[in-house]
Amino acid sequence: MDRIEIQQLEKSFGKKKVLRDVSCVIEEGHIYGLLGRNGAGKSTLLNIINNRMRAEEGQVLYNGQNIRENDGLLQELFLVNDTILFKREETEKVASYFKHAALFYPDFDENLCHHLVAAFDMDTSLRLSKLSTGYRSIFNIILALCVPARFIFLDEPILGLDANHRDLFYKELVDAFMERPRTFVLSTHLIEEVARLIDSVLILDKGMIQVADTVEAVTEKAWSLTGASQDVDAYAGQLNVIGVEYLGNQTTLYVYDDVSRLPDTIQKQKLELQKLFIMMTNRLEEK
Ligand SMILES: Nc1ncnc2c1ncn2[C@@H]1O[C@H](COP(=O)(O)OP(=O)(O)OP(=O)(O)O)[C@@H](O)[C@H]1O
Repeated sequence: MDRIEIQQLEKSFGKKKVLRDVSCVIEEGHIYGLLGRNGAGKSTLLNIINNRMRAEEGQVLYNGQNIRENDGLLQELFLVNDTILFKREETEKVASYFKHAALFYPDFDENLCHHLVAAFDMDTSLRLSKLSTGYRSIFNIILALCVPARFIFLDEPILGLDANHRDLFYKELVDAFMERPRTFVLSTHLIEEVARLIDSVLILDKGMIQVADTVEAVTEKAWSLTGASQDVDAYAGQLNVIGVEYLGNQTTLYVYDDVSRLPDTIQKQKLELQKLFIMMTNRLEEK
């Protein structure tokens, strides 16, 4: 099974340290959500993985081989973001860009491309520079779904998309994934919507990967515990508490931990991924 191993990446811009000791593994056949607040370093990380930016320390391995030392490996990776195009390509028409992409990538999925152009009602006679923000995102999405790479990275793919187009994107992404399983990594801070798509999650905060696991495993450990304050306090002990709220003499603890053997006096409820993310990134900000 193909995999990308990210090992101890460090990256600074001037005096600002953006990534500090970032390590994680991205495996074939999953849809990942790369979650992080504004400025957390998501784009920086994606650029480094895709060899568009250098890290000061650390390395990215594709099946054990360093991506920087093997240009050929890069054809298995594809990153779409708002700087995907060269200046001269901006004047090209959408239709001709797709035609060139099909020439460049012999296995570019032209049938899917036609289908997506029609489904998103995209005017391919427009020059790329004339696309609206939403259609710019749609253009990126179409490329991402049609290229033959095995690891596809989409940086903020739903930027500017209206609700109907977002829904269509989610459906088409899942269809494309079912048709040809590969790996998608979607970076976003809009978690609620992608939560129903992704099966794995990477949370980047304070320059480090704080959570890397399947959504199932993550939500198994994400709980709110509510009860009388003295009961909750007595139980909290060694738990990994990520947030707390008080209402009268009731306390609600938000925890990321195993909460077996809970006393009857405390009610537990599963946390949505979004709430977990908010609690976790708030907590880390306070530190
Ligand atoms: N080329 C650059 N020069 C200087 N600083 C940069 C550069 N690129 C990114 N940064 C800084 O690095 C930090 C991380 O930026 P990055 O774009 O990677 O975050 P992000 O998680 O993608 O954010 P957002 O969700 O807001 O797009 C920010 O503080 C940003 O200002």
